[in-house]
Amino acid sequence: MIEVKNLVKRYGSHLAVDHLNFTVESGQIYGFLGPNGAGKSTTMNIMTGYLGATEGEVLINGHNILEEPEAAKKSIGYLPEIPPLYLDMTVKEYLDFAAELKKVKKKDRKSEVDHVLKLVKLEEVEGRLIKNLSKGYKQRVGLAQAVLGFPEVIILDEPTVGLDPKQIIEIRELIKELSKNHTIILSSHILAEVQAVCDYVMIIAHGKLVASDTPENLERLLNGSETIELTAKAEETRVREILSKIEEIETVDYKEQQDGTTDIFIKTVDQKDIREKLFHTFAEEHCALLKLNLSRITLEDVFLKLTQEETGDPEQKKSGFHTGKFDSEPDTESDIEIPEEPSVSTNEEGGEDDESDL
Ligand SMILES: Nc1ncnc2c1ncn2[C@@H]1O[C@H](COP(=O)(O)OP(=O)(O)OP(=O)(O)O)[C@@H](O)[C@H]1O
Repeated sequence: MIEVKNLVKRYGSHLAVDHLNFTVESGQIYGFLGPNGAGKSTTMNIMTGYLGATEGEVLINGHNILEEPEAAKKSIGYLPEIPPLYLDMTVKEYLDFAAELKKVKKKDRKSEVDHVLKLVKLEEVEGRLIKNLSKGYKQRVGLAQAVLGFPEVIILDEPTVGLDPKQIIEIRELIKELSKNHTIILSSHILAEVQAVCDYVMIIAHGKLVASDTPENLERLLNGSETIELTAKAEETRVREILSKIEEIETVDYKEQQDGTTDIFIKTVDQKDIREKLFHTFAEEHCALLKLNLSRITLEDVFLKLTQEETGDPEQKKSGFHTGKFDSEPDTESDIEIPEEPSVSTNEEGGEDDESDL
């Protein structure tokens, strides 16, 4: 359905997209995940024909987005990071106008706009000026514009950025609803968002695709992803003696603590769960275990590992990562929020204006 082939984008000497290749098949929600400055918006802007590529091509249902833009764009609806809204229009006026620009047939326009207003739950504000709407509702208007014409694919650049937790949940629900009839590609720098919404994740860092798979498979990506973590009330030499009795251990790391305890990290042959055996062995040796648990690598770990490697871009170094709770995310344990930088124009110097191309 969408083929991205060997895509390269240079801004002067800066390589923003570095030989990207991927294919999008119909009927799934794809998540484009990466830190600020990774190249997500640039890639999306190229895929939707907003921006030209330095090298490579994008085919939408076999149509090259630059050579046959009209045929290619028929299959895509796009919500850019900053929705191209006309603030002095009412919601309905704007959607009528967007339908016209998208060449929806005159006789179908009214019914289509009404349908989209209902789908995106905007009916009660259809007569309001866009400038008087909350950010969440403005985002819905942007989404409605992307859905107009009922394209096969809807591309959403950071659709929940800047929304409050309730609005985030509503937009996510809307995206899931839309995915029943459309293929969705969304970008996000928030891992939990991608995990909550997407069937397939593409992790992008420094303009390169560093991994792509289902969220579950990505978690299994790194070999030996399960570790048994123990804390024993004994010094390292004593712990080594005890563990020498257990054959299933493949590797073990020790961290002796000042209070006389030792933290132990065990990987076993074939990921065997030997917690029970460890418990009995330490008990027989009269050595108390203060902790014993199985630790699985999370998608968060995979994301951090993949995106922090090979950092060459000062902008990405500057933006940094931090894990922990994202303020506006109410219900997730493993969010990664990378602070936003001042917004960067994704247009080339002298390139098209956002609003000229709904
Ligand atoms: N018009 C431009 N001129 C020069 N450099 C640009 C331009 N647009 C983007 N860049 C640079 O290209 C890189 C990729 O930017 P891009 O906006 O695609 O990243 P992103 O992953 O979408 O990040 P964000 O989430 O911050 O939008 C960044 O280093 C950015 O500063």
